Amino acid sequence: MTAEVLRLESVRKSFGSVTALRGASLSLREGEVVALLGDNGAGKSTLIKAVSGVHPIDGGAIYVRGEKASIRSARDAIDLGIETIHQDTSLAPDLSIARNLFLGREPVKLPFLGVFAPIDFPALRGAASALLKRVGISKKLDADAAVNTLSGGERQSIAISRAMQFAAKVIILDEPTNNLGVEETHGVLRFVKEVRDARHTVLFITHNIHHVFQVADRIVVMRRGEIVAERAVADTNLLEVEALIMGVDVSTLAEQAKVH
Ligand SMILES: Nc1ncnc2c1ncn2[C@@H]1O[C@H](COP(=O)(O)OP(=O)(O)OP(=O)(O)O)[C@@H](O)[C@H]1O
Repeated sequence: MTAEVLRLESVRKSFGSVTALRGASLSLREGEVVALLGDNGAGKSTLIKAVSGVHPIDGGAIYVRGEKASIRSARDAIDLGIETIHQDTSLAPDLSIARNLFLGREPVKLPFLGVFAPIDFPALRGAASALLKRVGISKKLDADAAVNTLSGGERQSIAISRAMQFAAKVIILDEPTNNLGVEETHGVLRFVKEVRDARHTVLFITHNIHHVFQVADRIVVMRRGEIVAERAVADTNLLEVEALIMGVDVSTLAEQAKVH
């Protein structure tokens, strides 16, 4: 059994009178890809925002590698090795791929000048090219190209590469294939598998159940602010997953499918 990297225990979060998380519990292990599923309003975004420090939790506990963690900000999460890539990705579109891969952590000349130290561009370019090569996208992309010249899928790959570069143990993806074309979607899904092969843990939200079967090891289903089911992907099927999301019996769903 591989090591547990992240555990949520009875996590609660409310927004005024709306309870978004009412005791959600979840465990992620090293090197697995877990899909977080659920209908609109089930609490998926709130759960990942709790882990990424956007919405600090009201109750329950989060453990990172067995230690109880206090995640009150995005910085806390990153320092604990948890990187979240939101749908709009957090890339700076006018800057180069190289700058984006190292944003805020670029190699500098004269480091004693602190925040005024000039960026060491040859070193930055070299490190960026090495990273693109390591993650297998160097043939397609030039480190000097501006991010606004890239497709949505390529942008996702750059955002994920950045998370890998800084040794994030847990990479959280919020609908990583949303708005992408077929080929780009396959590129991102392939990339997720490579990230797993490098022993990172991936938690991704998706509304596309087909993608789950292509890339995830395990599914976790949320309804009304709770995790209501977990399955190994190898032990389930499309119909069962749909039934779990909707909160109905598989037989009911199968009957409905016959009628329509
Ligand atoms: N910032 C907020 N302020 C108030 N209510 C919120 C806020 N964020 C989420 N909620 C509420 O919390 C509940 C869970 O929302 P959440 O966005 O986590 O669901 P979701 O599963 O991600 O849905 P979707 O798939 O539609 O994105 C919903 O009732 C939502 O309206």
